Amino acid sequence: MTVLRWVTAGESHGPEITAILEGIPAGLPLLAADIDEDLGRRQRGYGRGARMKIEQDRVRFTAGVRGGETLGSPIALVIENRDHASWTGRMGAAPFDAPPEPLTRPRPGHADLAGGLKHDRHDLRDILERASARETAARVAVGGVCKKLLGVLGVEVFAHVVAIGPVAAAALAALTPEDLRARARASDLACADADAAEAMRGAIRDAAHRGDTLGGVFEVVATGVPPGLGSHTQWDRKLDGRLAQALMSIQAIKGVEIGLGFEAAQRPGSEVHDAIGYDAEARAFTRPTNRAGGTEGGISNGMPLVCRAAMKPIATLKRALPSVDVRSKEVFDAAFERSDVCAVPAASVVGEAMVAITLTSALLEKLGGDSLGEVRRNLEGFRAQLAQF
Ligand SMILES: Cc1cc2nc3c(=O)[nH]c(=O)nc-3n(C[C@H](O)[C@H](O)[C@H](O)COP(=O)(O)O)c2cc1C
Ligand SMILES: C=C(O[C@@H]1CC(C(=O)O)=C[C@@H](OP(=O)(O)O)[C@H]1O)C(=O)O
Repeated sequence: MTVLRWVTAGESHGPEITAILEGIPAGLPLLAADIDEDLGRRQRGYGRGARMKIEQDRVRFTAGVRGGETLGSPIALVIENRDHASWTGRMGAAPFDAPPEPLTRPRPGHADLAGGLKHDRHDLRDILERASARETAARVAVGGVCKKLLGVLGVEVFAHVVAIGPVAAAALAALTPEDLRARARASDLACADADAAEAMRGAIRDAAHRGDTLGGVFEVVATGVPPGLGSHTQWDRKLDGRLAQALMSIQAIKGVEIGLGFEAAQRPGSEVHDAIGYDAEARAFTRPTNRAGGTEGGISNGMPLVCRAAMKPIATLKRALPSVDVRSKEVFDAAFERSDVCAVPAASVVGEAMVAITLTSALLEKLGGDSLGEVRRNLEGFRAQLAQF
């Protein structure tokens, strides 16, 4: 069984963000440009703050890629933090060349206080730097490699915004893969329908004027997913559980749904489950509806995978909430750090990456293979088996 493993490292204002990805087969064509498009998408979106004007995220492969192809060895991906140039005094390896100003007033909704208590750090910057969603640049880079492999195998993953605060986009169930592709490529809330997008921008503008922030919901759809990924046999191998963990692990995500999600709890069974049919010509089982969102019993069922994630409003508020200084224990307003007002479009690109990584992991477990040719042959063999079922 091929095992996909990956980790990220790096502080938000340190010199670089790094990821190491192991388990990608040899022979996959891979260029930095394949990844950079998604890195750019993650940086855009109405509501992002000043930091995104400083950064110009580009990936550099420092291992595992040669002559535009993967080697089958661990792939190391590095993204520079341009903002580090203004932070060297505060972020250099100890001893600092300038004494750092400690951050001692934890911001509610961030890891500041919980992380300070856990690691016994009174300068909460020691926590904030790693908790920051700057880390999601590395996830998108890893996801970009996975999307490249999935693409070669006929699987496409798209994300789009479906709600900002109370403003929701129109029903999306009927979208074609072409619509989804166009929406996912759109850099901004154009990924929602035009009227909704304008209302969403207005809601973000209003929140910014009030010194407030907004969250929202995005949806990730994967097409071309073969049946049989994940497993019903063990709790930690269930595809729906793995997708939920992957999406929930994104900074500020507080809810995940697959298919009808929470709505399923309100409907009778006859309006939730998807009837089974058979197309003799295509030699494939069919489903007239996809309320399950592409998984049953923890296994992909061949229908498009549909996941949604709810993002809480950005925690750093201009009109800060009360907090307590961790040194003096006096009550103050929480510290304000330069911040986004709304980052749901950016988070949707991260969601796309996390779903792509999860699907790649499950696909390689199912198929095995140390070279792209071997993975392809194994997929063709499995598809032939399905046609004979
Ligand atoms: C793409 C993206 C950008 C974010 N930008 C900010 C930001 O500028 N300011 C902020 O306070 N939180 C931001 N967040 C959210 C925080 O990182 C997150 O709320 C915090 O790490 C606490 O994690 P938790 O909400 O999952 O508990 C962002 C999240 C994402 C996914
Ligand atoms: C740097 C990114 O997002 C950051 C995520 C973030 C947070 O608290 O999560 C806070 C902000 O950082 P800064 O204080 O440097 O402006 C965002 O800009 C990024 O997405 O690349």
